[in-house]
Amino acid sequence: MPRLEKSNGRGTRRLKLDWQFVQRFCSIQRVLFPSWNSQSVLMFGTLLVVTLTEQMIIYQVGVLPSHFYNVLADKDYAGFRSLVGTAMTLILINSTLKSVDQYICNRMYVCWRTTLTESLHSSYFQGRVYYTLNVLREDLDNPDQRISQDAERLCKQMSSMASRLIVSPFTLSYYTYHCFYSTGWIGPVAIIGYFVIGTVANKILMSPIVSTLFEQEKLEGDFRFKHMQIRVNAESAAFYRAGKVEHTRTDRRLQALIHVQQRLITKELWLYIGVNTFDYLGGFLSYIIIAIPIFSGVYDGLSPGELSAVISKNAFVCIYLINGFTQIIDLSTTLSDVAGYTHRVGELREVMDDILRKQCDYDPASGESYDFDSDFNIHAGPADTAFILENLSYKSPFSDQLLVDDLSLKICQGTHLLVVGNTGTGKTSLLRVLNRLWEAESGFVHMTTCFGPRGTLFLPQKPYLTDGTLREQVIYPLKDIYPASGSVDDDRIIQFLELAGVSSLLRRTGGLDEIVDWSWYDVLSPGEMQRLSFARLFYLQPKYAILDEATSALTEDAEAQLYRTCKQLGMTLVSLGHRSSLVKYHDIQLRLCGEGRWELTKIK
Ligand SMILES: Nc1ncnc2c1ncn2[C@@H]1O[C@H](COP(=O)(O)OP(=O)(O)OP(=O)(O)O)[C@@H](O)[C@H]1O
Repeated sequence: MPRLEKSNGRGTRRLKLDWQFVQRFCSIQRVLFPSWNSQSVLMFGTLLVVTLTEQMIIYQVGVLPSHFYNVLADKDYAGFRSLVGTAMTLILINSTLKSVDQYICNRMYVCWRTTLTESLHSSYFQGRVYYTLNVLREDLDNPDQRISQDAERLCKQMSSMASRLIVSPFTLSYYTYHCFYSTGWIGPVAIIGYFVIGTVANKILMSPIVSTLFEQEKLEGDFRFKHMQIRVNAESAAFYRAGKVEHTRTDRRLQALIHVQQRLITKELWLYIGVNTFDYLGGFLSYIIIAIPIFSGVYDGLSPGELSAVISKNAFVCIYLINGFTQIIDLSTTLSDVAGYTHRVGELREVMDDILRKQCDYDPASGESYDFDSDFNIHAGPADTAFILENLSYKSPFSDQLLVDDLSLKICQGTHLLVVGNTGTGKTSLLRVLNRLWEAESGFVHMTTCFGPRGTLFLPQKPYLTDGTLREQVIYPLKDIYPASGSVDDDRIIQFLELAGVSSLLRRTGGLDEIVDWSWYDVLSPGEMQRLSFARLFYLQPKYAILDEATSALTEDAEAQLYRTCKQLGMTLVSLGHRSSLVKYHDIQLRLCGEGRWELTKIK
């Protein structure tokens, strides 16, 4: 079964629209806009041009009523006809530009999502970050949800804000100038003052929303995780007839999520009240501003027709300027979402960077990292040795009790080692330390071969089956897929499937490269999974094979045949297991006795 890691119920910190948000936001922007000639920058530039042109057309459309007042007051029929023609053309251009603006925003969203998710993936799959993050780090909930959902929502919300934000400095300056020209200093000062009050009020209302949204996304992740757990373990749960208990537990997670969602909605109510009040007050404010020059006698010399045209034009300028500011205030709800998602994605990036820094699993100079078939961090040593353990002590994470104390051992070619011991004495943990998944408490592990066909291959206790064709199962974790047919590799794969006793899979899948629409975990028995893992081992033919209870679901006869084949293929074996039948395939035995004690004996 694929390992389903625990979802942690950690408390939510107070996350706000603060300096930390600004830092995280800027660091994400550096990912989205990596260089001046990147796709995002080009799209952003195009969006700016489109929205500016749109604004120019909107201005022309906005002053049309004032022209209409003029021609209607003068009963100018020819002027009226030409004005109708101009209006139709402007409206057509405007709607086309609006659609193009939306189109670019959508394209930008897809581009940002790709860039951000790929950047998160490259950290997540760097070295063993995905393991540490999911198994050993307690301080970060649901990394899967942050990568697949939160990053997507962040990009969606940012793209929905983009076109309004990008153009606002231009429209606001332009209409402020016009407003000043029409109404004197009183207009712009009143509108800017009104905007400052609106922003401060909304900032106060937004802060509690950010931390609640963060919490809601965490609970969304927990809820989805529960469903995933049932999906992956449906058969085991069904054997227990565990429908009722799973129902209660899943409902409990839903209730926790709904509770926070309701809190979020209540907090948003206050923000909506604030936003709507400022919207309506804005509409009202424009008439006050227009009234000032009228009542102070600035337009006393104008005829009623001219005065209507002036009022119409001034009203448009003031309303548009106020509208520009209220649109920014309207973005408060989107901005609070952006802040919540920024904190979730930003925190994930920081934790991954921290893991990478501490583990030093990557050499930026050579590009080498902790990976399959990589020579990264391999110590020089005798050619016939895979591991040298010197005074090694280790314990499990979150525990003070040593599992093994002061162990010195060499794993050499041709000397097959069996590791035995009671449950929980640290057999698999020894492999975790050898594989560098866990740090040693003290002492050293020198690895003198790499992971992969040229060195060591681990078969974990729970067989790992990837998604994909039968060929991809066998060659895993090699990346390259050989040509679909006529490959010389086919015969080798078929031969190894036969040797592992799973040639029947060829018939079931219909061929090595047939795409299967089932989950391998659902259709293979545990024994078949173990046999398929051996087919993989035979195919990769490493010098050293480390087998963690790799034959526990098989008969002793099958075990004998698989061990014989491994030895015929020249592999040195390190086995972990409880079965006494394993002893005869090994030369030395390491017994872990618990509380740090161990014994190393020769097998006669
Ligand atoms: N990710 C983890 N976090 C904390 N403790 C862990 C973790 N993985 C294992 N442990 C603990 O470390 C101890 C040793 O585990 P290990 O898997 O090495 O046992 P084992 O000897 O292989 O047992 P078995 O024979 O059942 O496979 C156990 O007490 C286990 O609960």
